[in-house]
Amino acid sequence: MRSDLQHLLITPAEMTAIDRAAAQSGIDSFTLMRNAGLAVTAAALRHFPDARRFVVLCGPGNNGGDGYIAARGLAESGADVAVFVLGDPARLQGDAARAWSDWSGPAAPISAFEPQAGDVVIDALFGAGLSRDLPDDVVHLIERVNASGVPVVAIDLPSGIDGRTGEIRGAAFATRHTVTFMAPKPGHWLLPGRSLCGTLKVFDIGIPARIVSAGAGSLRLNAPFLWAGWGGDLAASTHKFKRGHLVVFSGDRQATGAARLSAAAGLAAGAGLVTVATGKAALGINASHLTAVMVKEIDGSRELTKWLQDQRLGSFVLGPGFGIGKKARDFALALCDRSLVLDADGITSFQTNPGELFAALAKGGGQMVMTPHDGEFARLFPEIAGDDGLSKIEKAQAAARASHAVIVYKGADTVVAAPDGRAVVNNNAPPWLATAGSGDVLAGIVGAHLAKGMPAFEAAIAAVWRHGAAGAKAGPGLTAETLIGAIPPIS
Ligand SMILES: NC(=O)C1=CN([C@@H]2O[C@H](COP(=O)(O)OP(=O)(O)OC[C@H]3O[C@@H](n4cnc5c(N)ncnc54)[C@H](O)[C@@H]3O)[C@@H](O)[C@H]2O)[C@@H](O)CC1
Ligand SMILES: [K+]
Repeated sequence: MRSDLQHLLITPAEMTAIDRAAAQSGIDSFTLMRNAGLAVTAAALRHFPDARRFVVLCGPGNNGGDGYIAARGLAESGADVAVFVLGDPARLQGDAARAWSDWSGPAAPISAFEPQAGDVVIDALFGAGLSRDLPDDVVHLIERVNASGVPVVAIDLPSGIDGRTGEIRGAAFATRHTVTFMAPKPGHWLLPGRSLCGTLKVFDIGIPARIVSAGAGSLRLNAPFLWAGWGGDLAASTHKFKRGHLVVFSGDRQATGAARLSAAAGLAAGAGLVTVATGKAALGINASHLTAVMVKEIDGSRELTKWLQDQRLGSFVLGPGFGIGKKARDFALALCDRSLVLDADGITSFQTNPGELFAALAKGGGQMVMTPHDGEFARLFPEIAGDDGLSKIEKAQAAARASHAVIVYKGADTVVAAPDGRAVVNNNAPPWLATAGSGDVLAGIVGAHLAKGMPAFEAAIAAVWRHGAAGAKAGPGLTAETLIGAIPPIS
């Protein structure tokens, strides 16, 4: 499988269109179904060679069709197979009807299934076609199977997971393995879906890559090839001014540590020069804690405006520990024509009038990356956050469009979206990355990338990825300081 296909995220609607395009190009759709079903047969036999019985649960659409093919393949390999069906298989249509008619063994209704020790369940109830909440009988079946602890292999998606959003529609199988086809779907990588997929295997069932690529939208799984070509200067030793000058704004005397974490992360991530800009009251504290990072006294907007005449100041991080209020708003508005990472208090400061920030960004024409977690996102984008019909990806995309900024919507399944619609889901962050100061470190890495001249979207996705990789390298028990020490070279 080509790695760029592995990193496409294809929504169920796009996948349906791709299936149609494949059929229109002359590819036999039943062959695709057979390839899908037999891929599942192979995966089940490989993972569970000692299964006493494979139990295939077949639904009313093509996912069920894949299940009948898998059942037949398993039976032909000599395994014990039991098939249970949802709905009346006589009502199946098209390829699924043909797969059913090729299944020559018995089939019982799903209500008759009682999980037994030694069973391995093949979940072929629903895949990409799940379009509403599951009915009660299916919810109860899923709960019975999950409670029994018998292993489940899902075809395409664990039934109950919405492939577009990753949300659970009533209940969902917690699976050991999920076998999907051609490319992953958002629901495989967005939470809670991701936590229920087990190991995910993407199987090529024979749709030509050109058809898949042509039908894919602008969603990707985050990976270094997405910013290839932008990282080079940071990896090589080069002149410090070429690697850019990053400025991080410090908070008041009681809250200076967050800015220093951002600054140290920016330096470690490759910024050539880093300055902590601080009010007079915190100047001494910052100066006494910093060595490689420089210190500059900036008390108010007037000093800032004057200092900003220096165009060598490449990028700015505003928010970590900064304090919520007018000063943060004034500073952010003054920076809307520059490259700015707005984080934490910098975001919250615009809670009562986000439109003021968005208008300034539209007018300023600078590059803005905002890094909200759930709470901050809801403060700045209450209507988007409250729209339950949207996936996390769609929320980030809507917020990016509304604000004219690149949005890093943080979480265990961080999504980065650009105003032009591009979006990635990140999947390399270990759970222990959620620790005090971790967000300050991320903001500093984004700042370093902007300082070097990377475009905002690439700067953000590369930062999220390096941050996740640093977390994995630092290991459980990491602190923000050890995280900074583990930031890998940019690839
Ligand atoms: N992507 C591809 O190239 C291929 C896809 N195949 C399979 O086809 C699947 C998609 O098939 P379908 O589009 O038929 O979709 P599904 O088989 O996932 O489900 C569709 C059926 O379920 C019903 N349904 C949806 N939500 C329901 C709910 N909550 N309660 C009760 N019934 C509900 C629909 O009315 C429809 O009858 C994929 O997941 C995959 O397994 C394979 O056959 C091979 C080719
Ligand atoms: K399924």
